[in-house]
Amino acid sequence: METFGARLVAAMARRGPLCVGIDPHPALLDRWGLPDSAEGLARFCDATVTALAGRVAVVKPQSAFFERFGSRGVAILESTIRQFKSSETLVLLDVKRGDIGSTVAAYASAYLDPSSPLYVDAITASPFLGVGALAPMFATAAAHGGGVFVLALTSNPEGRAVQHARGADGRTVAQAVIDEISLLNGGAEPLGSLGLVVGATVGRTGHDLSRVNGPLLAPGLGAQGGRAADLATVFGDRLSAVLPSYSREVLSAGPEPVALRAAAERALAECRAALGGATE
Ligand SMILES: O=C(O)c1cc(=O)[nH]c(=O)n1[C@@H]1O[C@H](COP(=O)(O)O)[C@@H](O)[C@H]1O
Repeated sequence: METFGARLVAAMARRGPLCVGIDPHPALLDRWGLPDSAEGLARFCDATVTALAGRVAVVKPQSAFFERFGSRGVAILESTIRQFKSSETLVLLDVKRGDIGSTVAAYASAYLDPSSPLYVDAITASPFLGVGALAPMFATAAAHGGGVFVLALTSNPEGRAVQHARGADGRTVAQAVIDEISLLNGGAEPLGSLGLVVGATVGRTGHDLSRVNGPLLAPGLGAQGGRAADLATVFGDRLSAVLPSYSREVLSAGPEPVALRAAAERALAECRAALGGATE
């Protein structure tokens, strides 16, 4: 069984280093001339599938924008996931889960077990109940070739107060998360399956990412003010592992699939230039 790390490296080599976030904000539905309803959501997702399936390496649906429509929204999420997966675009579901270990195991079976209707390639996770509490999620991911992206240095300004706080050993909370994930990815080839989330907006923070040996998801590009050119400042010599992620910047080009695709291609070209071909 191929690991998520290996599948991601292959997808990025084939389609380029880009993740497009599927965030159907009410404002975007309106801008696309769609109703703020499950029907509008379904049409929004159809357009993104037509534009992006089989064309980008990774898509990242944001679960909350689907859950707001209850079971109908979740059914649309399931169908959207299936369509992207069958086009060999990897699906990273943004759910930011984290809980006590026994409950984390249930979240893991909801998203990372192939028998689940919401089965995806990878999910986002929050480490603030302790990285160790995520162990059942890491185990399920490993058992089925899935991945987990753990929040480390988030793109929002409020994250700093928690993530830059220092523990008794002098390390920041973020560095402790980075170090624990680095240990778990040790020795994996070509890349570990446990990723970290480091916002493109965080600037030069002095955190050491050199031993992560896993993918580095970089949200915050576009709408939050991050630019592809900032990636070098944030990631230094780890650029080859960076997966840049844009949601509103690309989605606001819709609803025409051709225009959406062109926006994704523009974002990819900027990322390739900024990453210096590091992932090719
Ligand atoms: O885990 C994430 O994806 C994430 C982490 C983070 O630090 N910052 C962040 O913006 N995100 C997500 O990335 C997306 C960013 O959307 P845009 O600002 O529209 O590109 C949203 O779905 C956020 O929830």
